[in-house]
Formats: sequence, C-alpha cells, structure tokens
Amino acid sequence: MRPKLVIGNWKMNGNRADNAALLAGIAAGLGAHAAACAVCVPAPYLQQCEETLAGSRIAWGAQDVSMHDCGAYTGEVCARMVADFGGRYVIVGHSERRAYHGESSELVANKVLAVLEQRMVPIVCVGETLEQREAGQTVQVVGAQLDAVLDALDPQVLPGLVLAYEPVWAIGTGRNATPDMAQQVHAQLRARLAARNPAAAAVVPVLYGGSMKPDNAFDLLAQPDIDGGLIGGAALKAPDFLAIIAAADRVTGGAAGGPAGSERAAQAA
Ligand SMILES: O=C[C@H](O)COP(=O)(O)O
Repeated sequence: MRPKLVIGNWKMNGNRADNAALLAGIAAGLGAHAAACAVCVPAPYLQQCEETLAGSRIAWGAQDVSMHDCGAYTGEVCARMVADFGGRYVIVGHSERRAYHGESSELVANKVLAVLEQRMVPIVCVGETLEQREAGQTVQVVGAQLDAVLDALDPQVLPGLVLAYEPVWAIGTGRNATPDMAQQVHAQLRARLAARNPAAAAVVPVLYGGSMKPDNAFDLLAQPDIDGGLIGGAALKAPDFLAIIAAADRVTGGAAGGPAGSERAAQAA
C-alpha cells in the first residue's frame, strides 16, 4: 500500500488571523500522525505558511500558477514565486479553474511543466461533470484530461506527479463519490499512467477530492488506488482535517507518509 497524502485546498478563503489559528490547530493536533499532509493556500498567504510551517511536517503550496516564467503578465503568479516561498505543491487544472477561467487541458499541461521546472510537485486535477457521468463519459473525459498532460511530459518525470480525481458533481455538494465509484476511476487513471511509465504508476499518489469528510474518509481511503485526499471545505476546520489524517493513518496502520515520487528520488540521489 502506498503512503497516504492529505492535502487541504483552502480555495479563496482565509485571513492572517484565521490562518494562524487553523495552522496552529493542525500543528498541535498532528502529533504522531503518519500520513503526509499539506495545505494549498491563496498566494498572498504563502509567506505566512513559510514563516509558520518551515521545519514542521506540514508542507504548503499554491492553488494555481501561470504557465509562463516571470515577466509581463499582470495579475499572474509564476511557479518561481511559489518556490521562492518554499512551496512544495501546486494544484493545477482544478475544475474551478477549468470552469471559471476557461482553462484548457493544453494550458493545464503547460502549467504542469512550469511547476516541474521549479522542482515542485504538481497536483493534476481531473474530473467529470454530472452530465458527463450520466452520459457514461467519465472514463473518456478524465482520460482525455490526463492524456493531455501525459502527452506533454517526458515519461521519466511522471514519478514527480500527484493526480487528483475530483468529480465536479461532488465538489462542495456534500455528495461524495462512493468508494467503489472513486476506486474504479482511480484504477483507470493509474492504468493510463502505467501505459507511459509503470514505475511511476506504482508510486504516484492518486488523491480523491469531492466532499471528503471525517465520516466518509476511511471508506474512501481504504480503497487500494485511493492514496489520499484533496480536501476543500473540511480543510478549513482543524478538527475535521485532522480527523481525515487520522482516518488515513487507520487505513495504513500508521505507515509513514512521505513526499511524492520525484522528491523521494531526489532524496535518494
Ligand atoms: O480541491 C478540493 C475539492 O474541490 C474538494 O472540495 P470539497 O471538499 O469542499 O468538496
């Protein structure tokens, strides 16, 4: 069983005072928990994360980056800036970016390249809408979203990815995919990855996101291809986030979590 990874996506929430309380609550409750964890925060709070979390077991990162390196792109944040504040992870291709900002799979692929260039870990999000699921198009939709990224990458770098399956209809709705439904999609994503690089498929964490909460986390995380969670609403309350981490620990029996594949490789080198 792969180590579990639990990542909070704060989305556009927070302020300095609330963040401080939330991070302190997570740090205080983390104790001996073994699953790896991280928070992906709004860019203005990356510095607060670096100041608060450096040296802790909680990693941090961003929710999006520009596909461009730094330069004349007003309003954008480049991967180099996230790295400058010690960010380890960047969420890329979240469905809210795809839906509200018109991000294509090709743009997502270029953002993944930008994140890897800075030696950070992209969390590549894929997921189908309710309409697509009901039309029986789930495999085709998430497969095409993933392939657009895989097509842009040298297979050698694939161990450095994290994937996240986030059915759009489950995000923020309180209606999670059942463990069986999620497991099926996760297995398909892993098989697609294996077709490009079997070694990567063995180590890349495939996270589930979409109304993961303390009361459903264990059953989801117990699935063989669900390696963790990308948590929205429940990541904004320390007790809920910690309860999901604890559920991950119960699944693994407390086996230590760790960094994504590329980082393991770098550390071993
Ligand atoms: O990135 C996180 C997902 O969008 C899940 O959000 P949620 O846990 O609030 O449903």
